[in-house]
Amino acid sequence: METATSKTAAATYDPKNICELLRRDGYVHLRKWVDPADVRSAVRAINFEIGEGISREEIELMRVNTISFGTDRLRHSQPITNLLYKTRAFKLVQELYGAENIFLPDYYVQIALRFPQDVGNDIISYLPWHLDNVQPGGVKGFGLIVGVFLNDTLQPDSGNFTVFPGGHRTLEAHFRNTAYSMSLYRHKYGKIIVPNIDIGDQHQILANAGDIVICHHQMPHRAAPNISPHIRMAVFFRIYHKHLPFEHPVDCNLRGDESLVDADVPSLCDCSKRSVPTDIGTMLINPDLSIPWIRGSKCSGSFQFWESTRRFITDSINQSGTLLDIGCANGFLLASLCYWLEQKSLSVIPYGIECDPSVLQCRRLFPNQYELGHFIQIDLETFLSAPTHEAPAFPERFDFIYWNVWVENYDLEAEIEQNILCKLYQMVSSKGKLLLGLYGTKPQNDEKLEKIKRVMFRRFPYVNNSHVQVLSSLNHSHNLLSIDAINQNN
Ligand SMILES: O=C(O)CCC(=O)C(=O)O
Ligand SMILES: [Fe+2]
Repeated sequence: METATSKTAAATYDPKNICELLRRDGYVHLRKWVDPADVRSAVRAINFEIGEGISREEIELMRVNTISFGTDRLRHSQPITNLLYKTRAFKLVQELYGAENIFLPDYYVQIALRFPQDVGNDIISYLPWHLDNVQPGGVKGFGLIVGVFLNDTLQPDSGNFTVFPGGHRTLEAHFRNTAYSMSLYRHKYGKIIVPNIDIGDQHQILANAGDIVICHHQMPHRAAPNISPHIRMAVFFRIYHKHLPFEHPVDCNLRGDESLVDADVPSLCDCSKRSVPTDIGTMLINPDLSIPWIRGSKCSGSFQFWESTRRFITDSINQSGTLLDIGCANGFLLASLCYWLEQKSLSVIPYGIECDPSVLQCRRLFPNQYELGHFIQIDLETFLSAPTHEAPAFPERFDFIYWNVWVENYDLEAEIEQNILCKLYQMVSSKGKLLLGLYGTKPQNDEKLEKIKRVMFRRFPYVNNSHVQVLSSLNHSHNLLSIDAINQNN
């Protein structure tokens, strides 16, 4: 039966308001949203299973690693799952995500028991805050935590679920800085490394049994110590989004413009409409959406800068075919090129290699090709030492190979670096092109251009000036050296 309070709450907390609160505070406290009879059933089911036996190790794991209590049977039993499905929380989440987008893996239910400290031990020692689902390589793609509280925790330090209001925004600002965008991680089986920054004051949720708290996943949180007489009982449901496979190191965000915002940096929930998978066209006309991707592509400029320094690459591509990007990062350059080329009625099949884990994000932009093995995390030297072994899904040759020849890394003085250049050239199919991006200062670019030409002319005597073209970006700050493959393989 609904109480007057819950009716008021229902009226106030429509999805739009919830979104606003999630955006502003990072969490929303929904009072008495669970039917008391359902709370009682859940508590009874949990207490029954406690009575069946609980080992010291299990208690220790719950204390230290916050693992779930209970068997799979209990976690997926009706008394527990009713706490989500029978409440308005589930309808709300469906409205926020779009019902068709919800994905609930087996482990989406966590029964979280926080046991009291021993009598006489009133030491208050707070755990560090954390974010959930930080895995090797990044944050896994889930969007919301729905916490259902089964007993009153009306005093602080009763094992209360604890949030840091607005802390999700502080973290967002921090992770948006490219220098820190990869700074949140967990070592394999190890500790979560979180940034050492001030995320504001804690707020211990003072909950009645039957209250629900919905949290943006980027909300820093923890459990408070428990010096109350009771076991703090809660059930947390983690709601995933279908379009963000859970092994993917990005977050899930819902934006008013109907696009999922990506991010190698988690950002905010800004949802008033339902989300859809990332669409490159939408992103390319919306600087807000593209900036995190541009940052993830190792470019610190604006959206306009990105376009004025990258789009000119398409001037050198005059036919449809395969395109390999060396150092493809999150795939945004490839996606931009594909999109711009499509406007010239050319279609490109993208491939990429990248030495850091940002390559995992290519999955967002190219889900099908990613599954087919077109994107590989590997360094250039290892790749070239055995391409067919390292990248079995790659063709032997590509119509276009694009390589941003970093000024700092490749000065092409050493034989080994010259060999890399030559091997790449030999991987270009006849009538194709090797495209070398030069993104240094003008003198640096000019010097590099000459060096590349010297190496190429010496190693491939049939290559001469007529096969080499130099293009400049719109703002003249960047160059592209395009070298024709001139049937070298015939
Ligand atoms: O039990 C709580 O209040 C918080 C638990 C938690 O943060 C977790 O298990 O990830
Ligand atoms: Fe947590």
